[in-house]
Amino acid sequence: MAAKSRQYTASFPSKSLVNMPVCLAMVGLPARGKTFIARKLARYLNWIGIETKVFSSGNYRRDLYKTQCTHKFFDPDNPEGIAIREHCAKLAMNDIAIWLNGKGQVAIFDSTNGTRKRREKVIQFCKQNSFKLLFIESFCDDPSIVHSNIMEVKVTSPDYKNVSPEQACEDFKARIKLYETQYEPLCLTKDDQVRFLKVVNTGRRFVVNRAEGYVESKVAYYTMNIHVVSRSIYLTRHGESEFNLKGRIGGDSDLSPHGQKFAEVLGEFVNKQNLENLKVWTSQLKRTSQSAQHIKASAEQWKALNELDAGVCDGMTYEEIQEKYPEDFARRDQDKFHYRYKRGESYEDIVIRLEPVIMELERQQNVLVICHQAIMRCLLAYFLEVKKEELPYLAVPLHTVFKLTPVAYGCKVEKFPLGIEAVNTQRERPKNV
Ligand SMILES: O=c1[nH]cnc2c1c(-c1ccc(Br)cc1)cn2-c1ccccc1
Ligand SMILES: O=P(O)(O)OC[C@H]1O[C@](O)(CO)[C@@H](O)[C@@H]1O
Repeated sequence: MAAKSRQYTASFPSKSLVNMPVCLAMVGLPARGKTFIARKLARYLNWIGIETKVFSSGNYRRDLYKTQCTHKFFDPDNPEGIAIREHCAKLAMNDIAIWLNGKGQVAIFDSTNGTRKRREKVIQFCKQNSFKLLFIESFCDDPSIVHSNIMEVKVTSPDYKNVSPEQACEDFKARIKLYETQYEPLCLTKDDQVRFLKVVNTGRRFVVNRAEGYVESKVAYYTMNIHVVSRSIYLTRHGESEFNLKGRIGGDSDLSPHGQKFAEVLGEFVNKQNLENLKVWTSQLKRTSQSAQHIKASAEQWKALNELDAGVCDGMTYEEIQEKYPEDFARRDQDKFHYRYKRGESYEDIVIRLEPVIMELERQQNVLVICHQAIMRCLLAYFLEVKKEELPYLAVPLHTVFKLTPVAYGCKVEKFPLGIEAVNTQRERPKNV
């Protein structure tokens, strides 16, 4: 099916830069983090505005072949297993074609793609559809990492319902052994014509071969920054400010008395966590650095963490904005993510200026970010895969610390209201919009 010509609106830089649909095809033995990378990449690309979807061959198999599979299903001498897996790959590629010929810009094919024969089929499929293709291999020969993967995400898979974790782990290791007999890793000599990114042992080493283009460079850069070291990211807004008390947006006001009390309690809360080499990040606005003053760690200021710039409305109350700019005010609630204040910013603008912060958060370990309402919503949306329609209405109350801990393919969220009174700055989406 030839790719139909794609007209992009120039509304967002990445759309015009993703000049052709891109297929990212994972490569790797089972329990090498292919799904981890695929889903994390999709979350990142969607967050920066590149429409991305993951197509997992394991899910197609489980949908098609209802029976629970032991390792025997994956025996290369099992013709039924081979046929079903080939059929699932075809179904996945059909759906990838529908996605990329529709609104999709990137498709991630999450499958072992472990032999040159299979990868050649993916190459031909992309050639026929004029999709750019980049293979992403996760190569891992560290048994402890493979074992923790199996125990963390495989033993609870639908394949092992009502099976003990020990039995599931043993069966999964037998499945891996069967794949190993056929597995042909990507290598620079035999695959020098193939576009691929090879990650070795969760990023200790990278090989990049013939990768080119906007999406591919983003993908390579992102995978070079992520890690699996366990840590937590703490997100909180500044303490209540004098402007919050008056219902005024923006500005650079001091903390209110309640806000100062919050800063003290935040200091106690953070110091008692005894987090090793905790990094504390604030914006350049007074209310965030004042909120950090009782924490026993040096705070680093990021301009990128400054609150959304309300432009001509800075310092106004919502009532005053509705009075002075009624049409703008109404328009904001019709599309709050894309709405940009006159001489100010939109949430979409905030996401782009927060990309370097997200990239640095991926690189770091324990970090506390003291920021603002719109900023915190954008950061939370990245970690929790919140859609852009909901993002600007996320509830992020003052004086509440959100603790995010990466687990398996997602993020555990714990909320800690620190018990200090504060005004409510949340404006709900009007019913009639
Ligand atoms: O290379 C692996 N081998 C086995 N497992 C792995 C990985 C990676 C991984 C791979 C590449 C990069 Br860049 C970052 C992490 C993540 N994981 C993982 C571990 C536990 C749960 C879910 C996923
Ligand atoms: O997008 P919303 O809901 O107006 O929230 C962003 C506003 O929240 C505040 O941080 C506090 O009201 C303002 O400075 C900012 O304009």
